[in-house]
Amino acid sequence: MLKLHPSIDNGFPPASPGFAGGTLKCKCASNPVTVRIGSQTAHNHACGCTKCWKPEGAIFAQIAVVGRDNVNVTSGAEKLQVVDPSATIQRYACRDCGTHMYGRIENTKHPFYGLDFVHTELSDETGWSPPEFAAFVSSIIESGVNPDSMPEIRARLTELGLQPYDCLSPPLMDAIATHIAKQTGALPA
Ligand SMILES: N[C@@H](CCC(=O)N[C@@H](CS)C(=O)NCC(=O)O)C(=O)O
Ligand SMILES: [Zn+2]
Ligand SMILES: [Zn+2]
Repeated sequence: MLKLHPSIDNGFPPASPGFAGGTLKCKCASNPVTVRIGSQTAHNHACGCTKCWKPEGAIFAQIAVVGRDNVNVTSGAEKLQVVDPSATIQRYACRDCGTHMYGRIENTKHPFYGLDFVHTELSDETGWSPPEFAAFVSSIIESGVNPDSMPEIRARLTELGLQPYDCLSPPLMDAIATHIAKQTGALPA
């Protein structure tokens, strides 16, 4: 059976009503980094890009957003380092196990400023918002996936209810374009 991501391959439960967050933990057996997320997440999705952290053996990441005020490092902060300081999303990874604990946008003009990116499978709690679509699907080739496998992979994503896109989903792409048009003056602010 084709393996995409351990939290996706067997299907996924719906979000629990009233779910209000949980604690993400890195893969270190001792002194793990922990990050408390103080609310439900939104826009959870599979991401095939090379920059998003993937669990061992996965060809996709699973990633959601949450307001930055609801993200607090609760232990191991000294082990966190930014993977690529030049990237739009500053991904904070554990220097010992490599797990990305959260990604943050510091550019206040960015359409997604105020939202952090998190991998909710790093939490033991259940009830998180499930993935809704698959983004940057063609990008998995950049990680070494055989291009000939793409029809099968897109078919499997569709079967799981995750519409495959090669960028973000149309509503998110529209939100980005609207934000930019308001900044440039092409649309009224
Ligand atoms: N094809 C590229 C796509 C990278 C990309 O644009 N990733 C998206 C989805 S996470 C993004 O918003 N990146 C911003 C960033 O990494 O800072 C790759 O796979 O590396
Ligand atoms: Zn770690
Ligand atoms: Zn990504």
